Amino acid sequence: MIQVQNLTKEYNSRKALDDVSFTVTRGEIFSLIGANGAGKSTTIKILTHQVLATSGSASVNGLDVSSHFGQIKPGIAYVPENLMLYGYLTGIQNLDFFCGISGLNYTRAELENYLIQAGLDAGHFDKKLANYSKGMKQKVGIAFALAKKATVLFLDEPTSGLDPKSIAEFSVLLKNLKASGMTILISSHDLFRTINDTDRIGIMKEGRLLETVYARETSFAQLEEKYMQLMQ
Ligand SMILES: Nc1ncnc2c1ncn2[C@@H]1O[C@H](COP(=O)(O)OP(=O)(O)OP(=O)(O)O)[C@@H](O)[C@H]1O
Repeated sequence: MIQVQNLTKEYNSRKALDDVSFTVTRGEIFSLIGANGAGKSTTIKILTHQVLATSGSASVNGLDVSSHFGQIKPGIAYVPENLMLYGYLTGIQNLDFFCGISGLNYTRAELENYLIQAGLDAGHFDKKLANYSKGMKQKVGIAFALAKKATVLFLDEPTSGLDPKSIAEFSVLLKNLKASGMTILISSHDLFRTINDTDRIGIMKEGRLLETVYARETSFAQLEEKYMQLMQ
């Protein structure tokens, strides 16, 4: 589903990514963790064709990102940390707008259904985005991923700045997305949520992927200890 092979990204001859390789299998949730500047967002930006790699390859759904992004794009969704939505439009209008520019026309009932699946309370559908919390905006982004019928979802720091209730709701949402068969790549600083919500975890430092662990084989304490050791 997602394959990254010897990926390197240089900015002014400084390596933001250094020979990173990993695979995320179909239906798997894979999280990248690591200190600020480790290269997590750069990896996601290369996979979503916002940034070009210096060398190496990245593919999604079996297609090379640099040469076939047009074919990849309809099947993927990217939800950044701060989702750019229109504050003067309501939640449902934003979803309708973004579906429209992707060539998707849904009835109000269908749009509502996607928002409900993403966990947004019906009472907020017709409120302006300017009044939404970060977690509510994220739900609109995920509703768009569902409306696109995306098979691969990229989430950049989805739990940062969310309150505990929103984080708990996000965990339930992730489980539902996984149950629907979605493949998900997450960038995160939240070790606790990462160990509980994801299948596999890649620990990055200074552009390199140092280690990959299966969440089911690791406790939170073991992950934290390993993380601390690797970050020294
Ligand atoms: N447009 C850019 N120009 C120059 N350097 C950049 C650019 N974007 C990222 N970098 C550098 O690349 C490195 C990796 O950054 P990246 O944002 O991928 O890290 P990250 O692990 O996502 O960090 P954070 O947890 O802070 O989001 C950092 O040293 C960063 O300063």
